[in-house]
Amino acid sequence: MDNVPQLIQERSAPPATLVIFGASGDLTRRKLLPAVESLARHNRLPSEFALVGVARTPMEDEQFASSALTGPSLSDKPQLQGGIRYVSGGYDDPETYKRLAETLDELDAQRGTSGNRLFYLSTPAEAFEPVINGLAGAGLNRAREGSFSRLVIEKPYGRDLTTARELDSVVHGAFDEPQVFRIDHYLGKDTVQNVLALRFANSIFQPIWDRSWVDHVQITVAETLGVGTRGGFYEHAGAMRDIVQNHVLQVLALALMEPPASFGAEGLRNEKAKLLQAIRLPTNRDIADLAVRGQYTRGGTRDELMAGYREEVGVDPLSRTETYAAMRLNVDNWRWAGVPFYVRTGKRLPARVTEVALQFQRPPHLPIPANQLTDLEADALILRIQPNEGISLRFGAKVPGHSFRVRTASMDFSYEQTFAEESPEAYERLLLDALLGDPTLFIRTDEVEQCWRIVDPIIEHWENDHSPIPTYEAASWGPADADRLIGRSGRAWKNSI
Ligand SMILES: NC(=O)C1=CN([C@@H]2O[C@H](COP(=O)(O)OP(=O)(O)OC[C@H]3O[C@@H](n4cnc5c(N)ncnc54)[C@H](OP(=O)(O)O)[C@@H]3O)[C@@H](O)[C@H]2O)C=CC1
Ligand SMILES: O=C1O[C@H](COP(=O)(O)O)[C@@H](O)[C@H](O)[C@H]1O
Repeated sequence: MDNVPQLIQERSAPPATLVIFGASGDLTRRKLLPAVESLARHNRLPSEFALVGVARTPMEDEQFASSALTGPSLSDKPQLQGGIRYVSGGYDDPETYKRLAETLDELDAQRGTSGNRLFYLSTPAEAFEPVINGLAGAGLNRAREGSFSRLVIEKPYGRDLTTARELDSVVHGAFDEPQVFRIDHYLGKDTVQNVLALRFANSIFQPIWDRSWVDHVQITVAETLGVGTRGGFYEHAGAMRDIVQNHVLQVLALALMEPPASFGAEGLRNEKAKLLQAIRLPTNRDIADLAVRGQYTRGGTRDELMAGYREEVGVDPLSRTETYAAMRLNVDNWRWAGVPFYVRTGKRLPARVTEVALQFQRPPHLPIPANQLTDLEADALILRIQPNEGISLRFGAKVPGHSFRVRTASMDFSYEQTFAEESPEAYERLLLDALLGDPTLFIRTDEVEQCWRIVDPIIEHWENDHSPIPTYEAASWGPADADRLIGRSGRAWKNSI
């Protein structure tokens, strides 16, 4: 199996200790601990495995082990019994790292974790630098001969291109690039990986996947949730930094890139980086026509009235942070020249839906009278990332009867109905990949930079624009400006509920 890329192999993880910084936080409780629990339940953890949580909040080992939002205490799992520790301390206090190093040595001796360490930074970005420096100060950035020391860093990676580069120089001051795993959990979703399967494991789609056939593409990441308890974080991020810079552009890159020669980490990431480089930047003159933002106000139904963004906990009552962003992008390469790509994301929209929709050109000539085609939409291929994971092909079909009426019909593939196998949670997949040292589904530094290059001018334009921020009612499909953005070319958003 030497030449088979790691991405497509069934693998088992080597002995290791997973160390989570920010272990008292939201992501740890909601995603990381449940992912560890599920890996244990599916026997995907090595028998020699240990878990250490680090944060300032005082906690006992057992309290940490039982802090996952779903499921029983992790220490109920036979593979994890006696292998869970919690170290409390400040992120910039050398004592924290001394105690951490002692705990890790102890676990190596007791559980045979072989000196392999995966450090997961699940803190707000302010703590990344002190943690990296703390690890380096205690020598934990360097593994013993034959072992590994790896760093997983949560998103967003920097606030813009400059700070992403600054963070990279902090990271590279302590860790070499092959030790670094920049996470974007969308890449861990089976349905996002299925974009690769659909495009490159079949021959029927490739010939129509270009400017000759595709009229335009829409990528939607719509959430029904508001900012919940994360208002403080979101105020400094906004939709563009939180979702577009990472999830949306990663999905777009996979959907539009050239076929890689293999699914090896470098082959795949080279193609994504090339695609991102080909995205044209808006100029100051056209930026207002190409990018739209919005903020949700109070809305919903009488039964479920939802607060406006400015009323959420941790949010400035005069906040100008966008909770919705939409853009029209162009990709300047041979395959996509002239095809518009419309992307959008928002919180408090009417449906939770993430999808990529390729809309095809209308036939050059229709030998059917227009009055028989009133219910015929353009052909489309819709990749549903979540929920109702699957793919739909939308096309025109003759309505049974004596006339020749043609209306839109669709062929649907559903993951749930087709496969008996269970999809792993994205974080489960990515934790395992990082333990295995497979960087394929993690973001390389040049991709991060390209993504900031694309969104920075728009964020800067918005920050310098002091006119009132456009609004949309909670549970509506975003600000009116977004309809104008796409409507200018005679097209319309595909709003699925
Ligand atoms: N939550 C989510 O759904 C997602 C989160 N992320 C990213 O994951 C990381 C963690 O997110 P999340 O768990 O929501 O974050 P939290 O705000 O819950 O913070 C995690 C922990 O970090 C510590 N902490 C909080 N603020 C600071 C600070 N200013 N300086 C140092 N430590 C601090 C706290 O622990 P203590 O006080 O005990 O030290 C806290 O429990 C972030 O980088 C976020 O952007 C990415 C995708 C989704
Ligand atoms: O990274 C983030 O993603 C979630 C959405 O993730 P999903 O897997 O539920 O689609 C988003 O709610 C959050 O604001 C953002 O930080």
